[in-house]
Amino acid sequence: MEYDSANTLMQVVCLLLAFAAVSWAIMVRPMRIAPKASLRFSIANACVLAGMLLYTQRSADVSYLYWIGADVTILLGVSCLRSGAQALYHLPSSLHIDLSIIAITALLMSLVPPSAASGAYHVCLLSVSCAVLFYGFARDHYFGFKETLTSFATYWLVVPLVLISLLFLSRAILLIVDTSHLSSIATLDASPQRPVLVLWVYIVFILVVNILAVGNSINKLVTKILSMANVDALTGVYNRNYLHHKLNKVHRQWLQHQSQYSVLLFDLDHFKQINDTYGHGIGDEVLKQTAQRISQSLYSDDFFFRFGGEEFLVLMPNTSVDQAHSLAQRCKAILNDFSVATAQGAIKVSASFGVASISQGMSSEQLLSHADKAMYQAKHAGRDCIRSAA
Ligand SMILES: Nc1nc2c(ncn2[C@@H]2O[C@H](COP(=O)(O)OP(=O)(O)OP(=O)(O)O)[C@@H](O)[C@H]2O)c(=O)[nH]1
Repeated sequence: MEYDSANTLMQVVCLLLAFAAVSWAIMVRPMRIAPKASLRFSIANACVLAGMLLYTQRSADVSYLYWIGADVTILLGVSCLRSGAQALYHLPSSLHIDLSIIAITALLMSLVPPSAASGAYHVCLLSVSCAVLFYGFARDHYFGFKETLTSFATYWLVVPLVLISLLFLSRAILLIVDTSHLSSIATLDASPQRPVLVLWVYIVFILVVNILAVGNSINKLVTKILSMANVDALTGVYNRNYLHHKLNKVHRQWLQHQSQYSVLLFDLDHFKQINDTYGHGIGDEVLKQTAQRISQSLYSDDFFFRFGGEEFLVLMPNTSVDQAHSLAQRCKAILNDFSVATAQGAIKVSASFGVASISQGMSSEQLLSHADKAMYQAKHAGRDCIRSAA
């Protein structure tokens, strides 16, 4: 009975792994969802599947393939999982470290002829390596999640991976302390004692790891779509769509806490002439480099947007009229010292600046309109100057 249910569970484990490997392959193509990471997750599941199938062939005889071959294949699968997470979150690769861990494990395993008799030694080494690799996998997720999720969500999503790592470590310690546990806890040979509990734990591991990886890929995709919706494709700064979202938020803070905020609107002078003289491509380059230059010099609390064609806006939370005016002077000085390096030589740019600060009874739309009027006053005053809204 025990033997039958263990066999059925083993088939479930293999089916789950095969299903996961195929599903990730579909994510690579035709779906093209995080293709680099998905390919690695697919290979990871396929490797663990191959390792499991080798496991099932174990017997009392010495077999390097069914013991060390199986273990190394599974470890390669886990290192592919890590590599997938690193590709997903653009983290530095740890492949050479992981491969070194696997090579050392294989070397240590090969010191003792692998068979059921020396099973505790081999399973212990496998468990320690899995614990180290899963710890690394958890660490990768911690750094990946930290960028996009709250600390609460980050910790709770990383905890299951740390638990998997601790379970492998506990298994290794248990085997060192008492090798008699081997037959009941650690083996996956084809004997009637193949433990049902271990297979259930493997099923949970496979589900947890794959569900987490699917969640990560979708989260990454959503983050990418959101950032594309909020960022201007040419200059790489926030677009007008995001301005309205951010402006509403800052305005709510003003209403609740009376924390004054300001805006600085500027429009490049005689930009049409640049386009007419050098062509639209160079005009684009001027917009791009100017936006990048200003963006670099802003405080981290400020938000920078492309407001329209050659118009840009800085939203400054917790900023008074005077502080906003000094920022405008700084931006003007930066532009005056700056020239855009293009294929047709250096091009000088200047801009006309309009500053406005929020006051009692004013809506955010009125604030933008005040800044716009101030900017047009600067244009009429001869350009390359700053005007503040009354
Ligand atoms: N290359 C390029 N040009 C753009 C882009 N968006 C708007 N423009 C151009 O920017 C120019 C703006 O011209 P105007 O509104 O007449 O203003 P201006 O020449 O800068 O003159 P003033 O603002 O009065 O100093 C137009 O020629 C637009 O075609 C863009 O994304 N790329």
